[in-house]
Amino acid sequence: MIQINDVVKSFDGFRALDGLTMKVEEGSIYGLVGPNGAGKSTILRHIMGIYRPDSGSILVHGQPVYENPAIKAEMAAIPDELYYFNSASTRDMMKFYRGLYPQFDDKRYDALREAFPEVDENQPIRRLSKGMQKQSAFWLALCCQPKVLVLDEPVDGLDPVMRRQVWSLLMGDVAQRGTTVLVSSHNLRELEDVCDHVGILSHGKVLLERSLTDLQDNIIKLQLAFSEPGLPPLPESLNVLHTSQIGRVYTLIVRGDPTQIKERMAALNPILMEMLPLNLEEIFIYELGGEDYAVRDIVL
Ligand SMILES: Nc1ncnc2c1ncn2[C@@H]1O[C@H](COP(=O)(O)OP(=O)(O)OP(=O)(O)O)[C@@H](O)[C@H]1O
Repeated sequence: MIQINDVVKSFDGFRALDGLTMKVEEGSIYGLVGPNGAGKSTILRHIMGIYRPDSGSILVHGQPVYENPAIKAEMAAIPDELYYFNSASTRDMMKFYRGLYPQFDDKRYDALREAFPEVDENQPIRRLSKGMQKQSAFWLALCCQPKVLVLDEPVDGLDPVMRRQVWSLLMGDVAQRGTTVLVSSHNLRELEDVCDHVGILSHGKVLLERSLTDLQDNIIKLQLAFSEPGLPPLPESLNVLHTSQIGRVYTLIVRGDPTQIKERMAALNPILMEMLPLNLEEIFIYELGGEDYAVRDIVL
């Protein structure tokens, strides 16, 4: 588990992290989403033990991560700027990581060659294309068999086929080994299908942290039409987040238990009542609705 409490980090007087608190449960895939400059890479670098916070704590499996080699040996990362020795090939880096990670799996390295057929393991990594470099990084990280995997914008630069491939390998690890995955992205859509928890980061703070099941079970979109024009008075107990109208048809986003909401709306005798699925993007827009920060930046 990763537990981050009230972390503050300033660079030259600028607060990049401003009291950031979040919790990543063991064996979950946690998506950290936020606009450019929100602080995603900065918090991930703290979690990897590269930065020391000005204040607050960062605990991985209950222990502070900074200058803690035992905890770091259980963690692997794919940072936004990939790390490899100047002229090292994927194979050279494999030997390096094998020395660093006691649980490094040689058999897996051989098996994953098939998953990344385009990567020439003997080529210096710096001569590979950006996408190939990412593939090489995934190949190596998966062989380290970490308990915690930290990924900063991991699929940036990968083509759609390779994105699917990489997510499927990651989800396999989560299912089989209980790996905890923390992944950042500025694109909510990218994470929608893979994460079970999502945190929204803005201006160095986590604004909202939810499990996807909680989110999806607690908010619904209904399309309604009534025999009389207009919308009848709605029960006050309904927590309506948004209403829109096209002709006689109203679309309502309502927070609460879906079954109860439908029962209450049905009591108003609509001539049409249909429940529509909400995607993650919509849920976050309505959850964050009252706030005026760059919600669009977060979800577009
Ligand atoms: N080493 C540093 N020195 C000075 N300022 C920094 C440093 N690292 C980050 N910052 C500042 O902290 C803020 C957060 O940066 P960070 O890279 O964490 O954002 P991000 O959410 O990862 O953004 P992006 O999506 O653009 O990668 C930015 O305003 C950035 O300029």
